[in-house]
Amino acid sequence: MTTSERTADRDDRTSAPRETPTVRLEVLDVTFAYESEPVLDGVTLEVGRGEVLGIVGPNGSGKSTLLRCLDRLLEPDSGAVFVDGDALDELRRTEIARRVGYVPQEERSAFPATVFDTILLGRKPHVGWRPTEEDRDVVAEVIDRLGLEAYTLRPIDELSGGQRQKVLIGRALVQEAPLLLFDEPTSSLDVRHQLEVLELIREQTTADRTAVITIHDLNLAARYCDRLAMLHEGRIAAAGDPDILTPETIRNVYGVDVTVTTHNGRKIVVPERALPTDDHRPH
Ligand SMILES: Nc1ncnc2c1ncn2[C@@H]1O[C@H](COP(=O)(O)OP(=O)(O)OP(=O)(O)O)[C@@H](O)[C@H]1O
Repeated sequence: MTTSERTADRDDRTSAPRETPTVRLEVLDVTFAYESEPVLDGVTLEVGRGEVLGIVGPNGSGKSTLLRCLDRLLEPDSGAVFVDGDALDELRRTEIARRVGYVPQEERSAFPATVFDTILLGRKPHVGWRPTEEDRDVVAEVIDRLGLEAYTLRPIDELSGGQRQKVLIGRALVQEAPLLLFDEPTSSLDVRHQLEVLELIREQTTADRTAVITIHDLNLAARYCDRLAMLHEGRIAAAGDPDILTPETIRNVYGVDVTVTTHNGRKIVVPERALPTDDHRPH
């Protein structure tokens, strides 16, 4: 089906009684440029309820930019993003905040709040003029789950990079949005905390929650994501289950020779050598 046929099909569907969609997130032919620099070029993908989608791809391929388009922090130049069948550009900011939680890689504030208050901010879409006991309990539970109890009342600028990253993850979790977007959630974490955070993301991705993460480690991506989308120069080079991680695809996209094996039913990608730039002719 072409894009225009799909859009027409969607228009037909909007007039019919709404069923609970199994597709949580649909990205349709999204294009984006920073001023004159084109970054995303016709990105189309779908993520179901209860799925974790991993967006992989080389530095600068557009992963973070795509994620920001999914939370409407950036407005695509063309194309559309639908969450549970509703176009994001037709939703108010408060409604988007109820549906989509976004975890940036890093965030600096001129007036750093404590860990508790920063995470409590994630309850904003649910809170009236003042947080309730229940809001505070939800926050305390997430702090516990992230192992941050000892830092509850510390200003976040006194934490390590990895601890701050966990706080931002906590803030998105208490938001209880059905779609969670994580921009490199493991980038500042040691191997133990990488596994803990990815386990937590998996655990939080229940039948009624969907997660999209950007991630560089292909082995962790294969292990924790149901599906992968590989970006290359702003286009989807491959998408599907972790079987898309083939030596050929990785060579074309990253310019690296790898061996791909399986261990306990899991894909293992072993980098062998970076190809000289002249040998690497991306498609
Ligand atoms: N605010 C910005 N203004 C102008 N150009 C930007 C901006 N942010 C990113 N870019 C450019 O857009 C391109 C894609 O960047 P993006 O951060 O989306 O890539 P990425 O795949 O997430 O990279 P990385 O893996 O290094 O985090 C890059 O060429 C980058 O220089």
